[in-house]
Amino acid sequence: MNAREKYGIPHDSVITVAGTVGVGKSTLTTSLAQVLNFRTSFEKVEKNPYLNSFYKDFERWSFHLQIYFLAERFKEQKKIFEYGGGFVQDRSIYEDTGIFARMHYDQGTMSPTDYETYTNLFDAMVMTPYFPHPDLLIYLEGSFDDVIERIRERGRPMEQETPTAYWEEMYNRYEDWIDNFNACPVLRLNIADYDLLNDEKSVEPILEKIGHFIQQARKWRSSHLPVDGL
Ligand SMILES: Nc1ncnc2c1ncn2[C@@H]1O[C@H](COP(=O)(O)OP(=O)(O)O)[C@@H](O)[C@H]1O
Ligand SMILES: Nc1ncnc2c1ncn2[C@H]1C[C@H](O)[C@@H](COP(=O)(O)O)O1
Repeated sequence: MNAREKYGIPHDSVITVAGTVGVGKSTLTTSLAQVLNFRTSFEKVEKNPYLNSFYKDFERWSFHLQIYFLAERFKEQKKIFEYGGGFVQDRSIYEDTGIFARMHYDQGTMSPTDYETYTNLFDAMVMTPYFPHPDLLIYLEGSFDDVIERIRERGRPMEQETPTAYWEEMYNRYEDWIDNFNACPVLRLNIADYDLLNDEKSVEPILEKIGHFIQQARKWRSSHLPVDGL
């Protein structure tokens, strides 16, 4: 029996991993996809044509970058749908609007008109009954010091040159955002409770939780679906 079957995780599940920059989303995405034999959907940071410029001048590039991310994530969503699930996704589409766009608008680095245009587009594309939401959003949390240490260790120059206050603001926003998030079921994981880099086996308790959450959520959904003809 493979790990997916062992933990009762349906073959068509869509799992998205959320959390602040550097917390460990890509690392978890890679491990989960490997043990579940799922496909991955990654943010392609190196190929992003706006990200470097954005970090140098938020005001000039924030709208362009958000439109770019929205298009990229929507294309990924379409791909996931076309394959019929079986994916682990690095970062959810909900964080683009709920964290990034909102933060830049609030801080004055995205104009009110740009923000309104962006959120109108986002709502029309995403917050509709036609948009398939993931089975589960895994939210990664940890101490701010650990997150900063991981950003430092990873060493992307554009992130190193960004003031710590930016990451602190984002970190605090994530905590509020997740408390109010309800687009799909949420599993919270503390990064202090597992170590995928040094202990392969620490993925097992995570798989067990994922199986449990997805089964519960699917049971709930099937008992609340409208019955044909009523
Ligand atoms: N358990 C861990 N202990 C220490 N460092 C870790 C651990 N998991 C991931 N990292 C490191 O933290 C950095 C950020 O992780 P990453 O998965 O790229 O985060 P994200 O995708 O959330 O930005 C990477 O350098 C990664 O190797
Ligand atoms: N929607 C976004 N707006 C601004 N910046 C974003 C957005 N989504 C991702 N980013 C940035 C943050 C990081 O520098 C890279 C990749 O994120 P990571 O959390 O390391 O996967 O892109």
